[in-house]
Amino acid sequence: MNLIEYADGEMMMISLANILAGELRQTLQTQDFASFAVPGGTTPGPIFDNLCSANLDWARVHVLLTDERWVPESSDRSNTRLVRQRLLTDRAGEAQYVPLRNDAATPEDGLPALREGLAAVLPLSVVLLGMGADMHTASIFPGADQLDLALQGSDTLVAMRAPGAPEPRITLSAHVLRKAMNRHLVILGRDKREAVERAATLTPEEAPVAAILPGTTIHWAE
Ligand SMILES: O=C(O)[C@H](O)[C@@H](O)[C@H](O)[C@H](O)COP(=O)(O)O
Repeated sequence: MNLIEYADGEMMMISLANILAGELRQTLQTQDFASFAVPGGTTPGPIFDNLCSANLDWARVHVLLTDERWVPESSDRSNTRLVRQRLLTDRAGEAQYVPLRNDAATPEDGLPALREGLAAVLPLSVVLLGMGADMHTASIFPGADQLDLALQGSDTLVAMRAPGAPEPRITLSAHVLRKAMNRHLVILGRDKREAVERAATLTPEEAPVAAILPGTTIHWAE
């Protein structure tokens, strides 16, 4: 396992923001555009706060989520809301946002149009992922209705309903995540460290994060 251990959470958030900005800059040296996928949830906010002022050509960066909860942007469960408030501000306000949610009533209905927008920015240049203590990553949850499709299918986006997720979700598939040029997983706390170590010994069906661990740099602080 490729794991970087940091002295504390604050150091990790600053260092990781620098690493991500460096990878985006490097991508922009050889490509017209870079695509950058980020998680929602409670962990990444401070990374976004550090990253949004990074000196890079944000106008050539496509920002998207690794997964979205099917709730309106006015909900405090909305990952889009988090990204708009904490990442797409300051210099990063120039970036182009690729939504994983639209006005369709369900993620299943919304999928076809969203897949088209996503196709234009693949393969992903840089991906940052989060992980839950139940070893889900993005919204690829253990026990989810479309787990096989998300882990083994060639679809890029999958609609998901899972016992561990309070609302329907939409998620990038393992297929898309594995094709990313640079991939990072950020986790905070003892529980998640133990969970990721355990995941490395399990199958992706038991521990979905296991599907993307090879080639991923894990960033951890207590
Ligand atoms: O929308 C989401 O919930 C996420 O993208 C999800 O995969 C998240 O990264 C993990 O659940 C960790 O969440 P926390 O950072 O809140 O622990």
